[in-house]
Amino acid sequence: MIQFDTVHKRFPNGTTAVHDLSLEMPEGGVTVLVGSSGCGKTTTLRMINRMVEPTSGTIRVGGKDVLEQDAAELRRSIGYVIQQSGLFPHRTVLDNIATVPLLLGWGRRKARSRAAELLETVGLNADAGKRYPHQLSGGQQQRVGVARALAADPPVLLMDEPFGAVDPVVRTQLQDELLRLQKELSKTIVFVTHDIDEAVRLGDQIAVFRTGGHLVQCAAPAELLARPADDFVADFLGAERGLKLLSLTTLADVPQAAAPQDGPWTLVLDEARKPLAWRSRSKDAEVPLRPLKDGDSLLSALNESVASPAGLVARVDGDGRLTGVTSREDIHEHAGRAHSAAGATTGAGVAA
Ligand SMILES: Nc1ncnc2c1ncn2[C@@H]1O[C@H](COP(=O)(O)OP(=O)(O)OP(=O)(O)O)[C@@H](O)[C@H]1O
Repeated sequence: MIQFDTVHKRFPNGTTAVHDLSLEMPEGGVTVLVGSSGCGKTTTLRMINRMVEPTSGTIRVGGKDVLEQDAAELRRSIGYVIQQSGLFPHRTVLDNIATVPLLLGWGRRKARSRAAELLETVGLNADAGKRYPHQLSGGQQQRVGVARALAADPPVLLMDEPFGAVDPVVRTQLQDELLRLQKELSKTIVFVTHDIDEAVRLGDQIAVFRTGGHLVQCAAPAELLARPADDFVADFLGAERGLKLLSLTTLADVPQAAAPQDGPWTLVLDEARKPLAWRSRSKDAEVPLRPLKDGDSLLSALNESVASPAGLVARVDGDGRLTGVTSREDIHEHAGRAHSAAGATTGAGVAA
């Protein structure tokens, strides 16, 4: 959907922000750009909608060279979300969301009804539409920013640190929301972040840049974590990259056994067979637990198994009812396998 072909950007002051970048961003996928401060991520993003013009090279969106399109028209056809939401302070939330449809000449009624629909899509109630941006929390403002970018249903969404200014809990909620929306909408998303965990969570592919605007590696998260191209990428991913890889693998394939009926620790269940705690044989200790579903990650399972006095994790179905238990050893073994599998993946992951 978006192709960079040897794109170079040198600002008039002599700074090279992007160095001969060749990169493909597939249709319906999320490409995350990461790297240290000043490595050219924002410049790369802004060249897609011509807020910055490349010095040389070609950028195509949907097969068309962006430089051959009218800049204003191009910008209206691409959603753009930035940190601090960038909302107009003197317009209501609903009017903010309706901005692009109005520019496209939709007519006030249709634009506002589309805006109201989008408020709901991003998880806000109708009342929020009547307020002004400063009357919303930071997280709510970011949701409005996303709604505004989606208003004209553009195929491409550019997101520059959209969740950078909110606390970690709200950030996780906004990420969940984006993943849910993306399942429905399948936009081609280019997402800039400093946060490698966010990149691993959201990206179908992650492009790692280093200073001077050099792309070092572009690969799917699992491949990047298992096989960083060089020390720079490895350092950037951090010492826990092995554990991060486990956050990408689910518990579904790890076997379960029947819960122990006797032994030093047994499970306490409620009347609906939902596990509540581990109880010691002498019944003088109960340790709370977090039951896990098949869709939970191996990282959560490893975490829970370390905390479990029985060395077992309780597994439940979609309704939270006990289905069995899994041992710490089985989780370890599958964690090892997840590593070898990701490490063995071959593919054109390395650039430059
Ligand atoms: N208009 C400009 N004129 C001159 N230099 C610029 C301009 N915009 C950006 N730069 C420089 O280009 C380089 C890349 O900037 P860019 O904003 O793309 O980096 P970034 O990776 O997004 O950084 P950050 O993570 O800090 O936002 C930096 O050295 C920056 O100072």
